[in-house]
Amino acid sequence: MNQSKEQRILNFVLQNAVRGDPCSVVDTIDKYCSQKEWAMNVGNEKGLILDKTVEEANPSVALELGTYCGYSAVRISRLLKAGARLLTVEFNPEFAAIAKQMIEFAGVQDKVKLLEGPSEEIIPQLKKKYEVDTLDFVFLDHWKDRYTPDTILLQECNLLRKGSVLLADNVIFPGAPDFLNYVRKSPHFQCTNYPSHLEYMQVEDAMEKAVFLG
Ligand SMILES: O=C(NCCCCCn1ccc2cnccc21)c1cc(-c2ccc(F)cc2)cc(O)c1O
Ligand SMILES: [Mg+2]
Repeated sequence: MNQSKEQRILNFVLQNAVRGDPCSVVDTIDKYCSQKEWAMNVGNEKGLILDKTVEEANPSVALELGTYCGYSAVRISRLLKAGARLLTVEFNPEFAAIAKQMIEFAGVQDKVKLLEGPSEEIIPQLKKKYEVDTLDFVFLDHWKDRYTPDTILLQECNLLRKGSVLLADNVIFPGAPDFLNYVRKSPHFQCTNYPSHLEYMQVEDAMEKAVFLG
């Protein structure tokens, strides 16, 4: 049974990165996906925007929607303070299995909890089942047509507080036009756009930061 692309990415990391070193895992994935096979990791250019946003937010509790191979989960969790945690949601069981191994190889497993299932099911469970009070930071990188309904769901579930930071990938390509419309028109969000490029390509993309105002 021939391997999936995601399995090839993991194998390349296991053979070329340094176990327990999150930066080497991130750099090794970028090396593979820029030189051998494109994959939908946030990448290094948008990754630097993600880093700065996470550092500024300095979250105690962070949520990621769209784990994929674990690239951004490793990238985010390497910046978390002692005791802080990242909950990351993946819908696809094959991807979740790859991400679990990636996260463990990077040595960040104590900071990361990988939740399998659709965001619309998981978000309403965060308070009771996963003991979340409010979320300090949310990285949206899953189905682009779920960004808006899930942003609304997060509010309905009282998971956002004054100052909660949402950061959305791909608002230009593949695009999340309804999300941009929603947060930019809403009096409850203060928005900032960060022009960039699609990971590993010269295609225009951007990230949008939306800070919840309460
Ligand atoms: O589709 C993208 N990501 C989402 C993948 C599927 C998410 C499924 N999923 C995960 C958790 C979860 C929870 N609930 C429900 C569903 C859930 C994506 C695509 C591109 C891209 C693709 C082709 C191309 F030609 C150019 C660009 C680039 C990106 O950066 C992307 O992020
Ligand atoms: Mg993305």
